[in-house]
Amino acid sequence: MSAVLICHGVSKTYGRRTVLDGVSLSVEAGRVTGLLGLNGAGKTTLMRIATGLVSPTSGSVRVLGHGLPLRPAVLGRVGAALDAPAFYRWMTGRAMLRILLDTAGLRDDGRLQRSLERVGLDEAADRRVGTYSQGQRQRLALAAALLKSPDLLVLDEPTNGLDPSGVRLVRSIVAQEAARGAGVLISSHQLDEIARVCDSVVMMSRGVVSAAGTVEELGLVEADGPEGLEEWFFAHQDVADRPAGSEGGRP
Ligand SMILES: Nc1ncnc2c1ncn2[C@@H]1O[C@H](COP(=O)(O)OP(=O)(O)OP(=O)(O)O)[C@@H](O)[C@H]1O
Repeated sequence: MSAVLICHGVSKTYGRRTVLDGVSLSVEAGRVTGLLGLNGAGKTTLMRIATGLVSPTSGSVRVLGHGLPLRPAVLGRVGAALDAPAFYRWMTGRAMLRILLDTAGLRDDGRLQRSLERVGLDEAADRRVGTYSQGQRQRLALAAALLKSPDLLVLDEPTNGLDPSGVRLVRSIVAQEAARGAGVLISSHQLDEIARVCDSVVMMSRGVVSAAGTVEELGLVEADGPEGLEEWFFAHQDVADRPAGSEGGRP
């Protein structure tokens, strides 16, 4: 197995505030790694660092074997849909993707239409993005991330705002991308989705990794139903983040 992303001892401070403190993780080609944690745990910050959008304060990051800052050739192999994707509201979805394709220096060999179809946006593609629902914007962000057939795919809460068919779609796209050989890093608050789609999980708590391993090693496969998953989640959180009365222990 080869790692498409390796973070080692990554820290990030904003002013006096440490939001990541020595985070290490790796994402292997052909595997799906889930990033879990409460609001503010540092998941998005780590994903921004892993995609070259934000510099770490310290630590090392290797993306597809390359260090930061990521050169355009490396960025061309990274697909990302991070939180609150920004699109020009007056442009159509199709025009928006065309610009992203041109900027990445890629030829449209049919991949634009394929990406639209994969996310179920082909009918809405020629409407202005400003008329899209939240779920349609989320689907457009996913199409943009898939456009480059990336070797590293980073998805920050991709099921936010999606209806059940969209949630199912994301699950199957993630599985298809991993089967194609891409390494996928995905964050979500939907524990059942993570349990179903991920090979391994990194749990973050207040900027540090509180647990990491395969879904089998972490006992996620045995956690059953919403209550079982919730219990599992809090058992792997930092002690201070556990709700009162929780008896879960650190693995
Ligand atoms: N540009 C910034 N300046 C200052 N603080 C920031 C900045 N970006 C993020 N933070 C802080 O870093 C911490 C981690 O935020 P981050 O968005 O990475 O968390 P998260 O785990 O993705 O949360 P959520 O589940 O709510 O999306 C938060 O306390 C946030 O306020």
